[in-house]
Amino acid sequence: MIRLENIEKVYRTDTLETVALSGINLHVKKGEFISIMGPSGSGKSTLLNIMGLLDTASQGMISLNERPIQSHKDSDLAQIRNRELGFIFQKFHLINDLRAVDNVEIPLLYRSMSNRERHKLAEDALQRVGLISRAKHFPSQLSGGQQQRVAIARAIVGKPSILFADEPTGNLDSQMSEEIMEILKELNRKEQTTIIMVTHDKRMADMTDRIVRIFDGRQVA
Ligand SMILES: Nc1ncnc2c1ncn2[C@@H]1O[C@H](COP(=O)(O)OP(=O)(O)OP(=O)(O)O)[C@@H](O)[C@H]1O
Repeated sequence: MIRLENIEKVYRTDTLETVALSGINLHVKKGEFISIMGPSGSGKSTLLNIMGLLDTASQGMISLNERPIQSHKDSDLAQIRNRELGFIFQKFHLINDLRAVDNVEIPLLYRSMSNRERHKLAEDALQRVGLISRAKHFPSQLSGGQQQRVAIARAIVGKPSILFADEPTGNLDSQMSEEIMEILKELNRKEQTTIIMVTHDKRMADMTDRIVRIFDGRQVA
């Protein structure tokens, strides 16, 4: 499904060179739910961004569904991201002056479909995260956990094959965190969505199939 070979990422400025990742080899199979753990600054978000095609590696190979990604133009990468990948972030990143259902529709604006069809899919996605009753609420009228559920609905509305989650429970208390993990587990179990999650929280990581540990930009066994 997703394969990384010898990935290296170096951030360069005129005076400074930071090796954020080095020698990363990883194979994530379809339907796997993995977590990435490591101390602050160890390279977790950098790794997630490279796997999610939001950033490029300085060296190494990445392939998605057996297709090598290197040679793609930005516009092709944007299309792959929009069609095949979904993203959830710690800070939700909802648009405050749009209702929940309108936030969920956003990824579908790039696809040719009628407004009615788009709206129906957004409602289905809100239903799947148990939030259909809040479809017309604005983000400020929702709790943190509910906002994250809207963000999950937005991430899954386009039926991505891989979901990337960067500290999805980082802003939530433990009960809300567990609810979010339950939703992710169910998506993984029922819909075979592959999920790659960065977390600091060992309890959340223990709920996934496999933990990949990063230290100082390197994978540790
Ligand atoms: N745009 C950038 N320019 C220069 N250095 C960067 C940049 N982004 C990240 N880094 C450096 O790369 C390393 C890895 O950063 P990254 O954000 O991936 O770590 P992380 O494990 O996700 O950290 P945290 O848990 O604190 O979010 C850090 O040393 C960081 O300072």
